[in-house]
Amino acid sequence: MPLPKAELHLHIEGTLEPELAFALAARNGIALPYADAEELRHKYRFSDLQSFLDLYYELMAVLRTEDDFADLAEAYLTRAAAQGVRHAEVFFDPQAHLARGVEMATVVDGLARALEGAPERHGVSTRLIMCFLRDESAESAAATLDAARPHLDHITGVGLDSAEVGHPPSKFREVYEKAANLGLRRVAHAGEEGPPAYITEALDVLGVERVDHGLRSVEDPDLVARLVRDRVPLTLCPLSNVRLRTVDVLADHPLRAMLEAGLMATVNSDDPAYFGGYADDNFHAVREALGLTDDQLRELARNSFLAAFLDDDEDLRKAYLAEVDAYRF
Ligand code: HPA
Ligand SMILES: [Zn+2]
Repeated sequence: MPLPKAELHLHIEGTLEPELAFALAARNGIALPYADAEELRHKYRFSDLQSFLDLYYELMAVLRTEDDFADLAEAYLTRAAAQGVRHAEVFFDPQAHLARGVEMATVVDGLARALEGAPERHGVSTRLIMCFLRDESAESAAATLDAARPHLDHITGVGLDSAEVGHPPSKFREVYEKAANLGLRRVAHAGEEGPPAYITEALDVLGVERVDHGLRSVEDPDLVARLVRDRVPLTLCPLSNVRLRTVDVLADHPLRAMLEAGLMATVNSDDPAYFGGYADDNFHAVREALGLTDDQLRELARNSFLAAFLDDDEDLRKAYLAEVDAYRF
């Protein structure tokens, strides 16, 4: 049995496995420019974040109907449950769908249908987090938040993703302020490819409660001291970092040093269909490559539940933490 964990950094569109992409393409009468799933899988060699995003956005074309989004989420939940995920906070990218003529209701209702059945069907509790594309305008983000307003009963928070460098968090000050006033929780990708200053901005300007990635925080000792002091959770994604070339090899990943420095690190899968592994695959990979101890793995799992947006169900958080404490490696 895998270690129980929460997954806090997971793009649902990044769980689109090649086989499902082909099945949905066929169902929707869409031609993909690849012979088959095998040929498509061979394209999963990336030089940086942008080279991945190009394929990620291209393949989304197969997602058109409410059923498509429900099937995508259901497939993820099946895999996540098998990997010990007991709670999943799922990102989605509405602007990438709205731009293709797919309505917000189609996306949210499809995802919500699968997520709402997840506790019974998979033993997984969930939250949904709507991300703004930082390489789109601040006005587009504001319009997206407006479009989401009828659906906020399904949405716990907002995030910020896509191409990072050149798109600092401060660009989204106003829309984050509006989101906070609507009672939404706030997270943002920062310090994946972008500089440590983007992490500071995400905290100071956007008021985020967690930093997605936060990898490059290690370059700034004062920032590390602040993140340690304030117990700011970082949602690290080790296999993603290797595939997108932000670290050369897993053995060079700073995760172990980050834990030893007292940072509140968590381990997540980001876009598992593209990066070679789901949540527990990431745990196994870092245990092997970095020689993490059982206590460090347990700490990562505890951190994931402590950092989860479970404030409205502290009994559930406690139950998950008790499962982690009782786990035998
Ligand atoms: O890894 C990522 N980084 C930034 N944006 C993203 N959107 C999907 N995956 C990612
Ligand atoms: Zn991400």
